[in-house]
Amino acid sequence: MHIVVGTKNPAKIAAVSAVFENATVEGKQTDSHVSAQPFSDLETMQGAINRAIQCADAKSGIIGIGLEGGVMQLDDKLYLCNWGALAVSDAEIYTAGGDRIVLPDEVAKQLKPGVELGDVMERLAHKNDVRKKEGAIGIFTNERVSRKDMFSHIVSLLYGQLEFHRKQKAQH
Ligand SMILES: O=P(O)(O)OP(=O)(O)OP(=O)(O)OC[C@H]1O[C@@H](n2cnc3c(O)ncnc32)[C@H](O)[C@@H]1O
Ligand SMILES: [Mg+2]
Repeated sequence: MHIVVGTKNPAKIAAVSAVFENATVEGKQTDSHVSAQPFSDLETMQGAINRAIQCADAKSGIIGIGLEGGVMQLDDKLYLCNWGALAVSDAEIYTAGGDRIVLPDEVAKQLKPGVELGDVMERLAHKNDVRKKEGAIGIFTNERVSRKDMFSHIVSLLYGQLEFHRKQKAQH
């Protein structure tokens, strides 16, 4: 199996390698075609789909995966949200949503168009490259759940759906 992940972010690539253990996994720069900091479930999911399709498009037989982080409003709070998409072609796409946790008000109020959560997190945690390591989710969960763990779960949800679909097809 040949998997292409639409990113150069090592946390996302490691999340895919952890699930597709015996596959070739490579990271490729893609354009999410949504804002750098998506602000809804829909926009975050669309970013993941756009990345996955660009990866699958490259060559037939390739499985494309897109993983996208964003934030979404629920009631009067802002939550982290995460989405993934797996594309076999632009006609066969699986999607899955991941963990959500509430963002502290002091972080939420700094997020406006043009400001990325990753940058706010670096200032707050006095650390570099938070987005490539534990992520915001790692910091706010005392590192019980890292960004890689969280995206791995999404990748399992995606792969499982593909397997289910292939089994169904083989039976008919
Ligand atoms: O190179 P790419 O693949 O774009 O990697 P990225 O780290 O920018 O990842 P996203 O575009 O998917 O993330 C959107 C924003 O959310 C930030 N972010 C950081 N940690 C996050 C987390 O745990 N969950 C969701 N978003 C997070 C991230 O830094 C970006 O500002
Ligand atoms: Mg990004």
